[in-house]
Amino acid sequence: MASTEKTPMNHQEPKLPPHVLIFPLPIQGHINSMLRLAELLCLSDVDVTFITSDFSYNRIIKHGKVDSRFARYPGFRFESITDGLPDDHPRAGEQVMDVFPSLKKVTGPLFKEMMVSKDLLASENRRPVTCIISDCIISFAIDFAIEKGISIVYFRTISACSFWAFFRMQELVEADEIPVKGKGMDLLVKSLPGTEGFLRRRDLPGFCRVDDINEPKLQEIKFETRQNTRAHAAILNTFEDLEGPILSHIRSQIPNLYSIGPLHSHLKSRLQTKTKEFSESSGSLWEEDRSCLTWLDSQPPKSVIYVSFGSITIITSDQLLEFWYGLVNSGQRFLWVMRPDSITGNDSESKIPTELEEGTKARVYTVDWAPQEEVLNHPAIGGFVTHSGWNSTLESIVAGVPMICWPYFGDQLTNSRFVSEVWKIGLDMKDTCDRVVIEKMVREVMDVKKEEFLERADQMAKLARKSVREGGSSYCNFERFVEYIRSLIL
Ligand SMILES: O=c1ccn([C@@H]2O[C@H](COP(=O)(O)OP(=O)(O)O[C@H]3O[C@H](CO)[C@@H](O)[C@H](O)[C@H]3O)[C@@H](O)[C@H]2O)c(=O)[nH]1
Ligand SMILES: C[C@H]1CC[C@@H]2C(C(=O)O)=CO[C@@H](O)[C@@H]21
Repeated sequence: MASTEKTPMNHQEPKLPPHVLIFPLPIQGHINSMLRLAELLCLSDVDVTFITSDFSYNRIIKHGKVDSRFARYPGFRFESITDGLPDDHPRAGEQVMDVFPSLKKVTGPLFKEMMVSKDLLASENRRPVTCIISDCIISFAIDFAIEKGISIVYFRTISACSFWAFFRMQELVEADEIPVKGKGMDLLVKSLPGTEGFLRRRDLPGFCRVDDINEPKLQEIKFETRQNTRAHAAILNTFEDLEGPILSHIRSQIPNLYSIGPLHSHLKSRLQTKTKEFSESSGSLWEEDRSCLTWLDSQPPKSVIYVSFGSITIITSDQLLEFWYGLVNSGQRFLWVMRPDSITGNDSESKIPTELEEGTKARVYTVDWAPQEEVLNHPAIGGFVTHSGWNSTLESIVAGVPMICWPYFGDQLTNSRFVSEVWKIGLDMKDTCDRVVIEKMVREVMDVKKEEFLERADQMAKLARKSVREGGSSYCNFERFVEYIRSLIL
């Protein structure tokens, strides 16, 4: 168990700021949005302790430059704790789900022990923790907070639409719409208010695709989502103009809900206002290869498709080739993030044939990991082939970049349907991986319907940026949230 906190414990001072403990699921997509929330709170003069796994901590310090990013906030501290998995565990693909039992079994008890032995993380200039903001499946933090009389806020880092589907799983089971089975995949879902007429069973979160409702992962995620009702408040990384109708449905069950996103844009906006600067720092678990920005500099405006499937997706060598052929045959330029651990299959099969690679060198660039926000905002980018992870979706929305969605698991299956059918800022190719379909969709987004996609994406981007500016919905909701945090120490 490592800690950046070295000061001895002491008694609380009445004038000390509130102290919030933030506990994300220790994987990239969750760490990114929670770090952004942490920085927003620091900007509002709230003390923050950010707890993550030893594994993630070591990597974000090494690659994500987070120590320099947070050095300017004296009220910020990191704590790290084991996630219970060996260092060489992949924490990707199907195996990412191993984090669930391991956190519960190993991390939960250690967390409680640490909190008690460190006097709720109090120190000379720091109160004991006054509020815990915890992620999905960290319900041991909810138990602990309730036991100690500490305020507990639940921050689920996914979209409101997918959260709502998770939240209503019991009703979906009772209506016989889960488990989702082969033949009924295209039937419209009837028991998820707000999604009538466009959401099919295949668009429900991936965990619903089981044969048996007693499948442990489905039961686990259903149980953990309902823990939300035990929290004093909830946060979602979304904005009213994007998901207002669904947010209203959620508020009927969870009234104290703050929509404060898109967090990356919110943070940027407040940093620019408050400090007149915005230093880029990612919190990445991988080394960013910035050479792709130089390559983009030499490409024409809106001519490049950015391809990235986030931090967990694993693709087979066959799927890789389908994508490669589809992209090459579309005639477009593309920049592809191929995470080193993201391709399965025998090494020789997963290689792009040399002649295919040679023939396309001028219009293709690949990297292991990219500075994604900067890439999406580069003028050369015209489209994004994405797995529909929620951070990627929001980053694309703010950058005004239309998407081609190839969801891999979980919430992504719902996000991609909203992208294509509700917001109409992209296409959804879920459940297919065929070079002909890929080529067709790329042509549609980059050529045939380019103007209409760009126009809608641009309108949504404007609404997103408006929401985080002074007076915007997310801006005001965050102000209210900080007032709530302050009210806990009055
Ligand atoms: O080369 C890359 C690729 C990604 N990213 C960043 O990594 C994050 C990826 O997050 P996300 O798009 O949400 O995908 P995942 O990493 O897959 O995130 C997990 O967490 C999300 C938030 O809960 C969920 O929506 C996803 O389904 C889940 O897989 C984003 O901030 C990207 O900007 C980079 O910086 N460089
Ligand atoms: C490991 C995955 C299980 C659930 C998490 C999640 C969520 O619903 O909050 C989304 O995708 C993954 O990051 C997590």
